[in-house]
Amino acid sequence: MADQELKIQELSESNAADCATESTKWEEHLRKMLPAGAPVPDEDHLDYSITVEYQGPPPCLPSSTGSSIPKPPKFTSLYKTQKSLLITQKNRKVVSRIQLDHDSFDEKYEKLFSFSTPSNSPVGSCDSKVEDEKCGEFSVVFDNDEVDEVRSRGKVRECSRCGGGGRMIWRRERREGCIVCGREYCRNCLLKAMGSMPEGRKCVGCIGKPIDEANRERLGKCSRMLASVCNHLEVKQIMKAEKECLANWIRPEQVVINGKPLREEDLAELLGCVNPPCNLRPGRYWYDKDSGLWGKEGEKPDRFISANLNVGGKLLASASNGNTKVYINGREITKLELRVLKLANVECSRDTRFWVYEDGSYEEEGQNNIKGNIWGKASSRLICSLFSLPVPPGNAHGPKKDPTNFSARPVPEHLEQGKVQKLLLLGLEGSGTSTIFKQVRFIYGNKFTAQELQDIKLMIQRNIFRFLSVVLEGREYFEDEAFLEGSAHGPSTEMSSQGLLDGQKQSVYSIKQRFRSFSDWLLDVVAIGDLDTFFPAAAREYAPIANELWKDPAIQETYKRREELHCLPDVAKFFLDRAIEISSNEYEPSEEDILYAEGVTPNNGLAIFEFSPVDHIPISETYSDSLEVHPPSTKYQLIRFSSKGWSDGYKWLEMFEGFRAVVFCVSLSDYDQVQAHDNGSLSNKMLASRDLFESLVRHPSFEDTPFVLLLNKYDAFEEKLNLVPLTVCEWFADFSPFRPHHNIQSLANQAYFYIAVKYKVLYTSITGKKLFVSQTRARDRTSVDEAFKYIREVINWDEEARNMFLINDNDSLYSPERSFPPNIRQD
Ligand SMILES: Nc1nc2c(ncn2[C@@H]2O[C@H](COP(=O)(O)OP(=O)(O)OP(=O)(O)O)[C@@H](O)[C@H]2O)c(=O)[nH]1
Ligand SMILES: [Ca+2]
Repeated sequence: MADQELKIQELSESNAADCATESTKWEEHLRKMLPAGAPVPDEDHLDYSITVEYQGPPPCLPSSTGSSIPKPPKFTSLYKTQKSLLITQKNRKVVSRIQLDHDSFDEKYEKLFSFSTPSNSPVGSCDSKVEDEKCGEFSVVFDNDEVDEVRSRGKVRECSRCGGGGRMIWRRERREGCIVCGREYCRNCLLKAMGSMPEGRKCVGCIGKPIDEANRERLGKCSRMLASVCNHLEVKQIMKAEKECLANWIRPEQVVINGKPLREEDLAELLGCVNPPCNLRPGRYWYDKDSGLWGKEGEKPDRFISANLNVGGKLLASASNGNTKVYINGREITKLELRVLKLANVECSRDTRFWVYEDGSYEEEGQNNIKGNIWGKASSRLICSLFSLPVPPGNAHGPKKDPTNFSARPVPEHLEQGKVQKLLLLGLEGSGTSTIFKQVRFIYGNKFTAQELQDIKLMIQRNIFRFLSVVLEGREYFEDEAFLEGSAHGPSTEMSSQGLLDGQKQSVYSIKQRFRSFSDWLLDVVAIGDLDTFFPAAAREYAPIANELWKDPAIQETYKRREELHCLPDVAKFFLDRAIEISSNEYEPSEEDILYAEGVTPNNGLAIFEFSPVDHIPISETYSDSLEVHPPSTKYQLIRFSSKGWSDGYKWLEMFEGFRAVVFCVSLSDYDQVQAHDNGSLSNKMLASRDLFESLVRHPSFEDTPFVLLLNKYDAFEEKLNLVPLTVCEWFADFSPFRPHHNIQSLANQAYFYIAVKYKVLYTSITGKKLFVSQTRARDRTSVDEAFKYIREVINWDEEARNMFLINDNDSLYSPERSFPPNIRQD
């Protein structure tokens, strides 16, 4: 893995103007360098690395600190980790680090170096010094208003007790900080400075004092440093104390509800209720007592909490900053809520004022007539959860807890665990997302409802006609071909001498007149894109003729040449062979039929399935002994969009929030497939998949969402590689397998890894992060089961990494000691 190298001439240090132009040059160089050579992920400990060979300090650095800085040694490398930019020497010793606030790192980094070419990128300047060889850190300052913020972070972190500073930043000891005053201690001093930590990580002198709010996220989250000085039980106890002790609790006046700060007893009522706002942070909130809806001031509803709590002021119409002229309990609702109400078929014209009760029943104000229950329908619950709107918890009338019972205060864990992890399943048409979706339903023990079975049955019956139409079209073509041949070679054996009808010739591909008109009609219907309007509605009516037609020798003759019928999916055989059985009224699709049926229900584009892995009884013996370690109630929601929805761009993506992972599905066997576009042009499907993948990765909605790539149809891929070299796809032109003819399995394996790496490099070049890859054979249950275990592992890991990230050194994320899920999963 060769790093990208770039020579940049020595840069002048003279004045600010010079500096600015030089830095633009430097930016340009970087920019040029990036797209061409995707930065290579450094597996050891870094997410991302760029090597820039140049002499002198980074161009933006010297000017603001004046010319007094000694000229630093030759810098050779820049490493981007999640939150700092490391400048290293040839020997990889870290010489300098640009320390940044991790939350905004990417944005700032991009601003600084213009990776994504923002129009007016502010150029960084430097506010601290670059010392000698073992130099410390310096901050990069962007705009004046950010100066203070950045300055306050990114200081050299020395131990507040022994004063030991990190000289070799790369190797430097981690520090643990006090959650009150922020003083940091090294490993040797930590216990001396903090004692037994009865209130968590506080210096002895800070015990009893309220925490610095900036540290609230850290509460109860252990760092590696702490874990290395205390044993497991101690850590547990300290973390529990830190989370639960009174001194660390939020103070009542820090919480403002409907404009009114809370009093001690209000806070007790709020936190002691059956369904409190979990993870309550200081801030301003609105609360609708009647329905229990709760949100941040000026924002859409965030959750339901217990209703009828006597806390805070009066709910204002403007509480959530809505502008829809539709009101719920006096609050003007937001656009998103209005959309959900409409989707749930609640009539709401302008100036409608609803009264919504705790149980979800609603009426129009002043009418005294309950119109229904907003949350009653499963569909509206689903819609809400898709739009990240809250739905009321199942039992709103549980026993009321004693409000003074403070032990109930720490965030109810069941709520935390009950959080739904949303997985978005996407892929190019034909990649297998439907099959995977259905397989997941089977794996996680989901029964299809009678309605769904009915829908699937109809879908299969409709598909019969679609497949039939493909065969009929082929038949016409073969028939014409036979006639042409016939006229060229004179009467042939294929021509039947007695079958002449109205002077027409016949071939083995010719069908009866009666079938002919049906065939013409069906092909017309398909041609104008009306199949869905006629079928399945007309399926029963046309089933008899379809049956007969299928048995017809001409059709059977055509079907023998199915390899030439490109639009005929391989499942067509599976269904067409049983056309008679399937077209019957009594037909009930088997599990296999459901799996093989193209499409899912509902077929309007969006399908959602919720599952909790613990319900899942392992299907193969191999896993029965390794019991799942996930918290029992982790819920997942698999959301699949039909590729047909792509045509209107990705507008709809913006409506969704909070996906935990994007699962992108690619059909490995697409490498030699072409697809036709509306304008008649053809393109390779693998390339089309890649382009779709790329546009999703670049989509702002998924900026922080990990991607898992499922390389599907491994079975078909293995077979195909025997016949068609991978290199027919231009993206894979440089694939050169090692001893390719020795063993077909190893060839497929090599090709799989090769493709996985192609995608990984692409992904990393865009995001600087790692792509997780797994292979599947969607028709095979075990393979999908494995893949979803892997996906859950990736999510758990990502979650863990985020937690670590919040509290600790950036290094910890990339430390080689961490156990990553393997990057490319294999069976
Ligand atoms: N051989 C093989 N075929 C597969 C595999 N996965 C899916 N298929 C088939 O590929 C075809 C397309 O799969 P679908 O599940 O319909 O995928 P999709 O096109 O993404 O989903 P829709 O947009 O709903 O059609 C179907 O005929 C599947 O049975 C696989 O792993 N191996
Ligand atoms: Ca399909």
